[in-house]
Parts: sequence; C-alpha cells; structure tokens
Amino acid sequence: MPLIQGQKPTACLALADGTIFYGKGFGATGVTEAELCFNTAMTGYQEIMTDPSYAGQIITFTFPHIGNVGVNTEDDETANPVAAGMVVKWDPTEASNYRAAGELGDWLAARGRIAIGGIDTRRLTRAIRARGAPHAALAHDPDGNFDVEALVARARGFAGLEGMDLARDVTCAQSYRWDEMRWAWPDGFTRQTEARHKVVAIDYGAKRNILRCLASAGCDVTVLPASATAEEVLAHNPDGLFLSNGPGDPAATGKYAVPMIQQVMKASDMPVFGICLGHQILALALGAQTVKMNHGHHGANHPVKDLETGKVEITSMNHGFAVDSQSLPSGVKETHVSLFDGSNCGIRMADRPVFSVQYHPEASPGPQDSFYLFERFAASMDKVASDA
Ligand SMILES: NC(=O)CC[C@H](N)C(=O)O
Repeated sequence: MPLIQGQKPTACLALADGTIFYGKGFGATGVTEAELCFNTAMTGYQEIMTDPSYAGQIITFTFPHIGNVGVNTEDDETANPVAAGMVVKWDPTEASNYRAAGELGDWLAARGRIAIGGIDTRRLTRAIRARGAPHAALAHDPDGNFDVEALVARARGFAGLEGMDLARDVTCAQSYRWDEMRWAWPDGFTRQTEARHKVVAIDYGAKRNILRCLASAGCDVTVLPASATAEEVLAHNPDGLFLSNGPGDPAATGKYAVPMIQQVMKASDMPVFGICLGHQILALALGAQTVKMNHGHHGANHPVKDLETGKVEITSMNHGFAVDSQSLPSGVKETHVSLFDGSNCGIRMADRPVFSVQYHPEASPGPQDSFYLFERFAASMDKVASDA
C-alpha cells in the first residue's frame, strides 16, 4: 500500500538531478546505486530480477501488482537476482499462487536486493522517458534515517553504463554442459538425450531459458565463459556458435568478445546465432556500431517487424543499447526493426548462416513465441552438415 499520512518512510529513491521519492522499504536494507530504468511487463518479475542483463540497473515496474504471486524455485534465470533493486507502486501483498514457495520481500532480503514500494511509478516513468534513464541511489532503512544529500551524491557518483564491461562480472567461472530443455506439460523440465548439434554458447550473462531453448532445438550445449578465446571455442569442434544476452555496454567487450568472434568466423563457416548483447557484439564484430538509447526497451509487449516476411511479433525485450542500422556494412542485412521507434532489432549476413536478434525469443509472448529462431539455428547447422 502507499504510505498513509503520518507514516514514516522506510525507503528513499534519490535521482542524480535531486528528485527524491519516499516510500516503504522491503527486501534487504542498505543503499545501492545504479541506472534507473522501467519495465512494462505484466508478468515475470522473478525472471526479470534474475536476468543477468539487468546488472547495474534498478528496475521500476510500471505494472502495479508486483509480488502478488510470490516467488518459486523454477523461475530464476540465474542463481541470484542481478538487478540492483526494484521500485514498485504497491508493496507486495501476501503471495497467492499454487506455485509460490515464498514471499518476494524475503526472497529479495536473502539475496541482498533492496526494494521500495508506494511510489508513483507513473510519474517516475514519465520522468525517465522525458529525461533519459537517470542514475539513482536507493536506500532502505527501517528507522527511516536518510541523508538525502549523500544519496544524491551517490547517484551522481554512479559511473554510468556507457563503457561499462559487466559481462565479465556475471559470466560463469568455468565451462559446463547444459542439457535441460524447456518446460513442457506434463513432465516439466526434461533432459535432451538425442542432441543432433554440438553448440558452444558463450555466457555473457546467459538466461537459463535461452540455454533450455537451445537444448530443446536439438543442441548439445557447452557453455564457455565470456573471456573464451577463438582457440578455446574451436577446440570443442562445435557445429555452431551461440552468443548470449548480457549486461553493460557491448562496446566494452571490444577487447575480447569481438576478436574471438572475428577469428572463429575466419577459421570456420559454422553458423552463428546471437541474442541481445550477443546480437550487439556480433554486429560490432561484423563492423557495425552500437549506441546508447534514451531509456531503452524493457518489457514484454514490444512489436518487432520481420522485414523479410512482413510479420510482426510481440516480443520480450531488455536493452539500453542498440545496433546503429546506419552503420551496417555491406553484406549485413537488417532483418528486424522495432515498431516503437524504428531501431534495429535483427541482422543477418547475406551469404552465411550468421544472424542475431535484439529481443528475447525464448520469452516473447506471441501466439507461438519466437522459438522458430532456435529451430532456424538448428536447421542452418543441418544444412552445413548436409552440404559438407
Ligand atoms: N538483454 C541484453 O542482453 C542487454 C544488452 C545490453 N546490455 C543492453 O543494455 O543493450
């Protein structure tokens, strides 16, 4: 519920421009600073908070009912929440759902993540849209003692996502195999036992459901850390290379990820498929450029047009940088655009099975979701094998 008059606020959100919001704290106590974005999805707050692409960001949820279905053991996209904090309109009611294994507030507290409720998220969202994603500090103190000037100073002190290399922070420490497939009725998660393709997936902050989609599309997946070199990738003798989603500025991976991709593509004709950060890094490796957006795309209702079929998909997205379509070199075609702002959402090479999309095909809510992209990747590996 929002604060009632006379109630002492227990959380404070300070923006770098000095704007202050007071509310009711839940989750962990303490202070955190990050870029502040907004997400318009109506469901999936647990997946959103555990999406590694949100490292360095506090998320404002525009949908008011957050926390009402609690948290469960199956919906984490990675072991711990990665988003720095959450801002919501109502503080969560008691969880009500047959899958709930706990309350959102306890779950956040156990994972060191701060949340603030009772915020006019509409006002805040309009400010983010108008002025661009601000830097912010979020504090939760049950005694309600806030040094507002110090919080504004912390918000101003946040270095900003531009130039920030966060993929290295959230990537796996060691390589591992992945065989769990997508959830399906009635057996839930099952294992891939008849894989047809060997795929190396580079983990820049990979979401579990993306790896599940690869397994479901018939891939035997070996996940390698973000710093993997071309030699390390090629040593696995894969049929295809997958580039995952991840946080931070794609241009900051220019010293390791970009040359790795260029060298693999020079040494081999294997299909390459990238999603989100993977899409942006692939574009950089092909010679294009990326730009920081005003407030990015974060939600589950983003219309994207496939320029080759004319079809529009309703997609799930989370990105604050974009590939500059004006910078695409010859031989690289723009395949998808956002119908919100015309920004680039997909590319492919004209003469090789190398393609990528900006959105999250594993989580897009269209009638048949966008799983066909994983099947396209598998089909391109089949084709290379049959041509050989
Ligand atoms: N979802 C992602 O992989 C995000 C990519 C990149 N960090 C961005 O903000 O644009």
